[in-house]
Amino acid sequence: MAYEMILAETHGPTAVIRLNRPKALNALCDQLMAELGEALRGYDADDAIFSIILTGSEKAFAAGADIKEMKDRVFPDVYLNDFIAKWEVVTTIRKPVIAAVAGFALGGGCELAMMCDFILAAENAKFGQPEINLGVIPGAGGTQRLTRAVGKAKAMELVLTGRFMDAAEAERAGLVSRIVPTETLLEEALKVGEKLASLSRPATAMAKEAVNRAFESTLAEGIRFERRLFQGLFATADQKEGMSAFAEKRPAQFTHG
Ligand SMILES: CC(C)=CC(=O)SCCNC(=O)CCNC(=O)[C@H](O)C(C)(C)COP(=O)(O)OP(=O)(O)OC[C@H]1O[C@@H](n2cnc3c(N)ncnc32)[C@H](O)[C@@H]1OP(=O)(O)O
Repeated sequence: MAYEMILAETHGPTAVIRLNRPKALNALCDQLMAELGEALRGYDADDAIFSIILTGSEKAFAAGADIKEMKDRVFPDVYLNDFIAKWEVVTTIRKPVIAAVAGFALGGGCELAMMCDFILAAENAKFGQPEINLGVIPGAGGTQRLTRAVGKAKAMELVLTGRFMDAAEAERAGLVSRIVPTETLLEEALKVGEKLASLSRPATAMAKEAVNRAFESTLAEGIRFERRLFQGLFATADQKEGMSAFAEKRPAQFTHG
């Protein structure tokens, strides 16, 4: 499939989707988001792929929704067409999706990164929700996901003032899983992809589902859900293989069944 605004390629078991509108700092226009959704769904359905890396350029992961494209839109249009709702496709992907963020991740760019399963940040990454400067508020989950990630005080300050935070602050606040040198960002993300490809697919999918459930349930419900998935894994060949391999002091060979 040929795309105009993203580059999609595979590195062994890992798919890499690169946002590719460099002149507009990867501003997220409708076409780019449609292409991204199609690529994500395609890789999710591809048995050869274990995980997906979403990245941008060294200057920008994405500087937000395309302001020039949306500036003249009117309420009946954005409301009736449920503007932005389609972006949630990212959260429907069952394989791990890693955001590898260098440069600006602002507004919808920050929100897109937060829809991924975790964020690896380059040293030069900058995160922010500057929509307030445009006379609007975040509309792709920023007020909700940022608040859950970094807590009310910091989320409120960033959303109300539009201040950017650098990678170090984002790591301290819990928004990113870790910081890596800017020039090795993709290499580090691909190492994570290799690790994920060596693991049991059912266990990986259930681990993702269980962690995500923590954001949508009470503690008691979440723990019950986790326990049921954990128990269910004893029906898989991979559980037998993983535990036997440990006991026999050899690497596990998972068959994903
Ligand atoms: C999802 C929802 C609901 C909302 C949103 O996401 S609203 C958008 C939130 N994002 C922003 O407000 C950030 C806007 N961009 C900037 O503030 C700056 O571009 C910057 C701080 C990220 C970088 O500044 P710098 O001086 O280095 O670069 P620029 O000359 O400003 O930009 C280069 C080039 O890219 C175009 N650009 C940048 N961001 C966007 C955007 N979000 N939408 C459309 N176009 C964007 C910018 O206009 C310029 O293009 P031209 O040279 O052709 O004007």
